[in-house]
This record gives sequence, structure tokens and C-alpha cells, in this order.
Amino acid sequence: MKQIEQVPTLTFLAKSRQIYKDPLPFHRENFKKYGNTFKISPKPGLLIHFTCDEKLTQHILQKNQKNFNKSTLQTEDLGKYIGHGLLTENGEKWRANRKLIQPAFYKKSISSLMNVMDEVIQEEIGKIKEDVATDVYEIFNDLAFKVVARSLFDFADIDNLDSKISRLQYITEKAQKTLIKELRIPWMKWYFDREWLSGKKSIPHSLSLIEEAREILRNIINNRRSGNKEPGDLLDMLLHSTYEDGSHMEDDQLIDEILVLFIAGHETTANALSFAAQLLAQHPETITKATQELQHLENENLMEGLMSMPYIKQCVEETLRLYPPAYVTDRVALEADSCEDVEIEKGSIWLVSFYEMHRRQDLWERPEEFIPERFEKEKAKSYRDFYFPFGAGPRMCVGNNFAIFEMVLTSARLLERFEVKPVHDTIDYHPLITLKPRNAQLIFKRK
Ligand code: HEM
Repeated sequence: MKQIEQVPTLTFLAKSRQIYKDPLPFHRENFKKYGNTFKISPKPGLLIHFTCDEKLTQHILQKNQKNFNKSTLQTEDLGKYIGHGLLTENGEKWRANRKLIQPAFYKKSISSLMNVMDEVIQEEIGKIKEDVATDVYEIFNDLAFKVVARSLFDFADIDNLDSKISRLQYITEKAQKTLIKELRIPWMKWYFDREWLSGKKSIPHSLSLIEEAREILRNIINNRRSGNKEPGDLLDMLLHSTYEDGSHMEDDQLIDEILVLFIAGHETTANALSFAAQLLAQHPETITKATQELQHLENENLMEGLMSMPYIKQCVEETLRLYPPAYVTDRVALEADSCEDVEIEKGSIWLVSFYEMHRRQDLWERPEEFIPERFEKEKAKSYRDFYFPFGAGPRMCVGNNFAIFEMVLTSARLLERFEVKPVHDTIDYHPLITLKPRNAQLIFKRK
């Protein structure tokens, strides 16, 4: 069996402050030093493996996925805030709910949401100011939240939907910030646990806000059940779907799943859109090429129109290679296992770095460069085994098609309306739970 090198604990501890701020240089440095897999032991009895090896990744996420659960970071720490939906569950409960929810995200179902999606995108893009440096993250963050919200609850039967959506956005973002504090500065948890000390920054305050969000969602569901409208939105699809035994999802579970869709679906997409807009702006030749596809926005069937924009899709795919918003994921081995000559100990934690895999010199030509053409139809097949922006295996992102259509449509509408210029010539990021852009400023001029 191959020996996996371990970073000396003292080296890790000495760098822990820097790792909390930005773990990516630590990952890169050790992959360079030890190869595609290394491990650390932050405390006795705890082993964390880091890998950007494509075979191990396929083994963990696909081939022997039954032996690997999500870690408590996702199931308990995140679950405390957003409940127990697809993203935060393991085992049979996850499987049954995935089966019920998945059809709502098939291309056919998404196609009925395209017009609502387009309406929101155009509304939000319309708010962009001209000729001033604008942080696009703010714009895309609102846009992506509203796209998920409106796809879930199309206007049909909800009073004050806009203010309810704003409140839900405020609450879910506040809960995420509190979770990040809990994870990044665990030694201050005693302080954040006491509302009388830390007030609105406290964990109990965020949890009470989440209760408010659950109440808003409960009212929306009750309202929908008691009315006679069926607007055909995602909520409708979920209300009508059944488990294998013919039963429907309970309201509490439905609320958990909706919170998960908000959390999983909005920040990731907002990050990717911000990186994409910056990359395009920094590569004017890609904008010239993408612009040639914009006439397909006229297609009466928007989905068909988007499918006729392969180059814009390639730009999105290349963005997700360079800046995968879900830059890592983790799993815990339930039983002892092995993959080729690597031993996998029972209980060991495996952290897969999609970010590093997407930039490996031996897998990609000129990996640090933005080259959308590498995703042309015939070439794209050759990356199937090591390109995982949406994960892999049965737990692969349920919203991947939704996200791709949303990103292609947003990029197209943006380029249709504006000339886009960069403010900076580099791209700055901030790896939190997701890989977030920092200082994503651009200048827009109406065409
Ligand atoms: C660019 C946008 C997105 C990216 C990069 C992304 C990435 C991912 C990744 C990597 C996973 C798998 C995590 C793992 O295996 O541990 C995942 C799961 C998930 N994503 Fe996405 N996602 C995006 C957009 C969306 C959207 C728009 C939705 C829904 C509206 C969504 C809903 C979910 C859900 C519910 C899961 C959990 C699936 C399960 O475990 O069965 N995501 N996403």
C-alpha cells in the first residue's frame, strides 16, 4: 500500500491562522510537495486527507459512494441552520427525498420556468448603473436569490412576495454569516452562544430568524394548498410529487428542502456569475465571439435559444473550471476501504479539492488560462473524469442544469445590453464555505 505523506502537525498549527483566512495556498503548497494526496492530523485520533486525485475522487463520490457519508460539517453544523434537506442528509432519508425532488429539475421542468427566470434576470440587470465601478457580486447575489425564489413561488398567489423574498434573503444570508463565524473562530463560540453578550451577532438570534423564515414559508405553503391556483412553479411540482409509496412530503420537510434550495442555489450561482463577468471583461476577444450568438435570444422558445449558444456555455464552463464555487467537498469513510494502492481507514475524513484538480498541470493544457474553446463539444468529453464543478455520482448537484441555463441566460442578457470593461486586471477571491469573489468591480456602458 502507498504511504500517504502527512504534514507535520507543528507546521500545520503554525500556519493555522493563515489557513483560516485562505486555505488555498496551503492546499497548493502541499499538493506540490507531497503529490495529489496528503494528510494532516489536527488533533490526536483525527485524520483529514486532502486529495485532488481523479481516481480517488471518483471512488469516493461515485464508484464506492455508499461507503462515504457527508461529514458533520454539512449534516450538523449547516443542518442546525437550514434543517435536514438534500444537502444536509445522508442515507435512506436523503435517497427518498432526492428521488422525489430530482424530476422538478429535469430539463423539461426547468423549461417551464425559463420565462420567469428571464423576467427576473432582465429586471435585475436593468438596475445596473452606467459608467461607475460596480461590484457585480451585489447584483448577481440579488439576481440569483430572486431567480430561485421566483422559480419556487411564481407570483400567482402570494401577497407582498417581494418583501417576503427580501426578508428570506436577509435571514438566510445572516444565518450563513453566523455559521462561518462558528466554523472559522470556534474559540469564540462561547461568546456567540450568548445572545445577551453578542446580541444580533449571536447564534440564538440567527436561529430565531430561521424560525421566522420557516413561518414565512409555512404560510406560503398553506396559502397555496388552500387556493385553487396551480402556477406550475417549483413549489407546485414539489407539492404534487410523491414518494415511492405514493405519499407526499410533509410540510416541515418541504420547508427544509426549500431552505436548502435557497442556500445551495443562490450563492454558488452568484459567485460563478461574478467570476464569469470578470473573466469575459478581461478577455474582450471572448466577448466579441459570444456576441455573435446573441441573436438566439429572439427565439420564442428561450430554452431552444440558449441551446444555440454553445460558446457562451463554454465560457460558463471554463469559469467553473477556474473558479468552482464549491471548491471542495468532504466525506467520511464508514468502513475501511481501498482505492488502487491507497488505504482508506474507517472514520477517516476525505476532502476533495475540485479547485486543484481543475488546475492540474498534467491534466489540463495551460491550466491557469481562460480558454473557453477547450469545452467545445468534441474536446469536452475528455475532461469527464476530472472536471467536477457540480460534484459527481448520485449526490451531484441537483440544480446543475438550472444553474447552467441561468448563467448562460444572464451572461447573454448582460452582453446584449452592455459593453463591459474591467476595473482590475486580476481576479481576487475569498474562500469561505464557497469560493467567493472579492472586489469584483466592472464598468458598464449601454450599447
Ligand atoms: C454554479 C452554481 C452551482 C454550483 C457550482 C453547485 C455545486 C454543487 C456541488 C459541487 C454539489 C455537490 C456537493 C457534494 O457532493 O458534497 C451540489 C449539491 C447540491 N446543489 Fe448545487 N451548485 C450550484 C447551483 C445550484 C442550484 C441553482 C441549486 C438549486 C436551485 C442547487 C442545489 C443543490 C442541492 C439541493 C444539492 C444537494 C444535492 C444532494 O446531495 O442530493 N445547486 N451543488
